Amino acid sequence: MSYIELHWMYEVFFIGSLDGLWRMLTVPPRHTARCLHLWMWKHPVCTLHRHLSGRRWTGGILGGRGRLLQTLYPAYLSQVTPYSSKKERIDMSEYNVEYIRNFSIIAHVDHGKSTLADRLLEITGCIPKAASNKQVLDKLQVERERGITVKAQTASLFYTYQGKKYLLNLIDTPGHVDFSYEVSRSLSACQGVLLVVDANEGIQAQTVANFYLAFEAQLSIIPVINKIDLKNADPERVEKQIEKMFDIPASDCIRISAKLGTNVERVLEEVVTRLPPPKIEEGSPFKALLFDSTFDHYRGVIASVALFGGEVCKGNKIVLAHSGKCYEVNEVGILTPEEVPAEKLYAGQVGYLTAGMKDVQEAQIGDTVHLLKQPVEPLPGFKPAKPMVFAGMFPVDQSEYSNLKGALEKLTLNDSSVSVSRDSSAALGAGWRLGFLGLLHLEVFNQRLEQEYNASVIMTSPTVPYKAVLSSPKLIKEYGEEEITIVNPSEFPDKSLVKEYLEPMILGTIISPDEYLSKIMSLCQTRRAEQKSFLYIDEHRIMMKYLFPLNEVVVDFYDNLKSLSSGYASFDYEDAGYQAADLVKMDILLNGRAVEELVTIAHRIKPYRKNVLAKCYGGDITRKMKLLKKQAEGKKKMRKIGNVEVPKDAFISVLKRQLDK
Ligand SMILES: Nc1nc2c(ncn2[C@@H]2O[C@H](COP(=O)(O)OP(=O)(O)OP(=O)(O)O)[C@@H](O)[C@H]2O)c(=O)[nH]1
Repeated sequence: MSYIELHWMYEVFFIGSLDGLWRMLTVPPRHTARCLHLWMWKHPVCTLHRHLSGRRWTGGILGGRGRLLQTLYPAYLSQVTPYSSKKERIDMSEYNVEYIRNFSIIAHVDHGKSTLADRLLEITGCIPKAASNKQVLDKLQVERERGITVKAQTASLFYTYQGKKYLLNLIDTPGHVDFSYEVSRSLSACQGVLLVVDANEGIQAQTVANFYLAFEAQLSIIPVINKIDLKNADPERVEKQIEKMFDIPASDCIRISAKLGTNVERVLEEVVTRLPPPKIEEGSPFKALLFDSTFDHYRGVIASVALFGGEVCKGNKIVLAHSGKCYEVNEVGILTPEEVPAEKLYAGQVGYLTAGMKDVQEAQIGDTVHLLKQPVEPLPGFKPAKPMVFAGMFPVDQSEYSNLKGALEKLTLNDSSVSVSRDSSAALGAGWRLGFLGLLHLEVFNQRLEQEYNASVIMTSPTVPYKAVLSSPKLIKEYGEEEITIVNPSEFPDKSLVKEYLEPMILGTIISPDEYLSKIMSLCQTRRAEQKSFLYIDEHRIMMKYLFPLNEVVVDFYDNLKSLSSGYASFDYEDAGYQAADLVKMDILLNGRAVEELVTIAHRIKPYRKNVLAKCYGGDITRKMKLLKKQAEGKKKMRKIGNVEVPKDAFISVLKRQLDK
């Protein structure tokens, strides 16, 4: 595929639902949308940006065919106007480094990051006031449905303070533990953070985790206490918690209501006055950190970059330090959050560049970009994304293999944290083994495949990456190393070949009101957890740290913790290496036949107590399958294994353990 630069752009106003439009453009054509769809593919829309009103999209269309499109499909397009025959480029030279602030908003899930980001965009005029109730930075459909941020987005805000024009680059971050990789990625491009804490809920597990990510990155931290409009808001209590836990004086906290806009203007003032400008290398040639990337079908990778030195513009030959590959820059610009092309980007600024990179794997997150023949000392890299949960993925029908392959390729183009390798099984045919950051990440990925690519898949049981230390020199020679990682339970080596098995561990942080203490402790005990610390963060709230086997928390620990604490306990975890464990391979029989796809690794001492699987062992599992079948709404496609029909979600549902209460 070649990557083209468009000289003719059209603004296209689509009428109707955005999802409808998205379907028209991405899934096989249906009834009335068919012609438009085919037209679009033949005369491709180069870029599509959702506008803030929610009903308007901008599409760049090849050549002068926009009006033809309007004549043909008036029902879909209200207006087609030439965008610009020569793209206007913004001049960024007036934003000297001392007037730039690069910052991020970090918080526990639902504490109001995206709402605050929207208010900041409104105040600075990036979006019309109350343009939409929906959050602007949460662009993916799955994000809107689940109310969580999955992919970090960047927005440049222009703000005048005491007569001086400032450029504030805001990087939105996801709050869920699975996506902490995205958080640390975003933070590397920043000098400061707004640490948002809900005035009612107070400090939660991810507030602590995010605080330490920012603290370790030596960023300036401004605590923002949000939702002060709530009836039960208790900002004083939260300020005391912040003082005790993070050693930040209560007087440094800003109390706001992001929803109502109360005191949000002050947040901008504090960003300007309390956060430092970016540190740049004076006199250095172009040197930038590549901190995020998305993929555009026609232009290739759109790389988000933070410039630590020099400048970059169209036509420059650049090199990615990690891969050593060379590219020619096609376009540079800033995100507002729409793309705005710029003449040049300068040291200290944050923006995007396109250079015909063909996939996100080429544009490694954390890589340093420099000019050809002007090498620089590479910036310290990022922690690479480490898959924590693996699962097999197979098409419901083998005839859908190549469609699914295409969909997977497109989706992983935008999500470099998913690892993909080919897999096959006797019952399910050819498929893939995918590695995810966590179970939510897996579910979100699955949902995106269905929603955005209309793909129907079977996921096998999620598993964590175990290790085995091999005993025989012959095997070690065969594998090329003594310690092997097992991401597919059916490849679990027999005990006779192994010196010892190792399982991945995590250090979990739980914050909860103390009334749930005993229930939480007994839940942790059933998960083979070892308590490491215990602390009262105020009169009624406790923070506990436990060492867990990852396998014990990865599937449903969080759900159980939430339900036994009526939603008040929060949880976050970090990698804690590997530990020796007595592991066995457990087969599941479906009508007397072992199903390779349901093989799991279990701890020998207490295999799956209180576990729906234990009860369903052998013939019983068909009962569970029938139950699931009944629950499945509509006519979901079934997969025949032996003589049993299995709903496509059954593999994942069957592994969702429930507490026997
Ligand atoms: N009452 C009140 N509600 C708020 C305020 N700010 C945010 N909310 C609500 O809190 C919920 C979560 O807000 P979000 O902005 O989506 O939270 P978030 O931190 O971005 O969540 P993630 O994207 O999942 O990390 C939404 O229902 C908001 O409307 C506030 O100041 N007051």
